[in-house]
Amino acid sequence: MKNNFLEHIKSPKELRLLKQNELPKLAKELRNFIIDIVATKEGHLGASLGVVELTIALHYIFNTPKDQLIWDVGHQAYGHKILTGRKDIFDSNRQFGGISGFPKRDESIYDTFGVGHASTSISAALGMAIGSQLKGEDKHHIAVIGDASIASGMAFEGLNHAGVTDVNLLVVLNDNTIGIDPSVGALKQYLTNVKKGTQRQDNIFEALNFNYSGPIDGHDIDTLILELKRLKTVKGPKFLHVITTKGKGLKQAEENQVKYHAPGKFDAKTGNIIVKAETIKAPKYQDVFGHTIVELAKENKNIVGITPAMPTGSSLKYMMDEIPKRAFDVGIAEQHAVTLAAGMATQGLIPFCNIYSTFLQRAYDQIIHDVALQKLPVIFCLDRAGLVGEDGATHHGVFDLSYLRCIPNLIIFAPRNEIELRDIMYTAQFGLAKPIAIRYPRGKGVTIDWKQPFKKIKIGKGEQLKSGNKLAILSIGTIAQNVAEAIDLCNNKEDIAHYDMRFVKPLDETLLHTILKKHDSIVTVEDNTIKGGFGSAILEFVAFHQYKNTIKTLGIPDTFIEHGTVNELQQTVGLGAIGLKNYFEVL
Ligand SMILES: Cc1ncc(C[n+]2csc(CCOP(=O)(O)OP(=O)(O)O)c2C)c(N)n1
Ligand SMILES: CC(=O)[C@@H](O)[C@H](O)COP(=O)(O)O
Ligand SMILES: [Mg+2]
Repeated sequence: MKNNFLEHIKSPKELRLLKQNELPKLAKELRNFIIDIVATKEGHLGASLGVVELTIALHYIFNTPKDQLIWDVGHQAYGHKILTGRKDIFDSNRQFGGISGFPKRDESIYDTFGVGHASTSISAALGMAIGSQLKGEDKHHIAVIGDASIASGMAFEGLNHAGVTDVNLLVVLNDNTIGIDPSVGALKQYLTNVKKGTQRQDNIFEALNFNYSGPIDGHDIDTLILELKRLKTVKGPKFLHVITTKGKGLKQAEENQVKYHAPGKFDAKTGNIIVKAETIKAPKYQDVFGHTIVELAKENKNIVGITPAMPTGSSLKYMMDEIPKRAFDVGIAEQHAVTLAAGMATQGLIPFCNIYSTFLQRAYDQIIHDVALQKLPVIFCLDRAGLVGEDGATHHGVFDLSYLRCIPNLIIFAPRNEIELRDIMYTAQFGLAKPIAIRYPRGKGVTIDWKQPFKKIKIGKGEQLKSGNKLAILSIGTIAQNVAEAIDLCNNKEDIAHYDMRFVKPLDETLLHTILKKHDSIVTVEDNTIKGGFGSAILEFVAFHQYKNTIKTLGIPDTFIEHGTVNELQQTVGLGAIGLKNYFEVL
């Protein structure tokens, strides 16, 4: 199909020149454009397909960028990017050096707020609206938030505040009844009742002083335009409830919404997912976690599993399917997930609280105040630690070692491979009398034969992986693989020793004394920021004991790392095997 309308749209100005009856055709073109690019370049699909009409209607009615549009999470903003001047570069979406998969202030004046983590839109839009009011500016501020994201504490906090203001704020709830996985909780049931109109109940949003309208069909452009025009004239906080279908317009994406949230490559014509020929036979760390927790929980009745809205991503889904009573998806509620785990631990349960490293940042006080201070033996499984790839700066899990290391009572472990992940899970469920954080990366490891009989891991014990008399490389976690490859490439490989320290806390002090006495030069390697993480822990130890060795710390530099494949990003920061080899050889 020729993109008769889309090809002329360089910004919303051209969009606003179209007649209203031309917009459904534009929607078709936009939807096909998104499908064509995501089919080959990958990325988030279902969410953007679901808001095509809403995106067009918002830019058509509101005077963006003067009026400010804030997308929650931002994974649904592909249509917005395409209509706001990025059509010609949209094929670089999420690629190394290309545009970001999320709205980003540096990228466009239409991206009013940088996003990636959920549930920030209402607070940000409210902040902007208050700013406009204080400056005497007359503009509109529109937050678009999904049904899963609005159930998060932060969104409630924003609504609660907005409801006692008289600012020009419109919250659009894009309700498609699903997050990545099906939405959960009482609010979801409430929204379902509102839609069905079967049950009389007070309107929550009206009770919070919002002028509520809807639910309306979010795929009917005329209805959307009529209602948005009306809302433009209403003062104060307003709430529009819009019903959409995630994946709209691509049959498979509508029918299998979980899979097509971010399906990878697919055939744009048929919608069928293109199954990659497996080059690596090893399992994903996520599946090792998922299968192992089921195996352990079958034997140990006190084990419970918790995920804040990532059952498929984390593979806790396996436990939710097999042992549903003891596996909990609590929605996008990281803070609640952590304190829920703490409460469970007080009752003798053994909570495995699985949270992506980047999303655990949300629950920092809960880790300190509710868990560590009370020495509650919560087992944190920090998924997506290290560089995550195409999601980029908002999602890399490169701060956890630094933000966790300063917390007393917390054990911090990073498995080198799948077997170690299994074994530490096995070890932790016996009860460590303290919380433990276990960090592991996104995707596949290296061990094909990972399902070995369980072995207990000694807390605080590192391991020598290779001997050598001159240089000692100390690594933590799965980056050991790159280190091993790098050493193997070195001309002077016989001189280089390699230690996997395994625990960032407690450090293996005995082993460290041995290493420091034996080797003049030490290099630490981690896929965490070099500020405050593993390398810093070693430097503190060396300074405290007044060793005079030369210590170099390698890790993620003190800057936000953008998007690209993990390999590309590792190479850029010098953590690829070749970069490490070049570094080791000259020492
Ligand atoms: C704090 C945080 N937790 C979890 C996620 C992962 N995540 C991204 S999108 C999403 C689901 C969002 O669902 P919804 O708000 O309904 O939007 P939809 O995808 O349906 O458009 C989740 C859980 C995140 N981005 N941020
Ligand atoms: C937008 C968002 O936060 C999620 O969709 C995230 O992209 C999931 O990441 P994984 O693909 O690593 O599960
Ligand atoms: Mg949703």
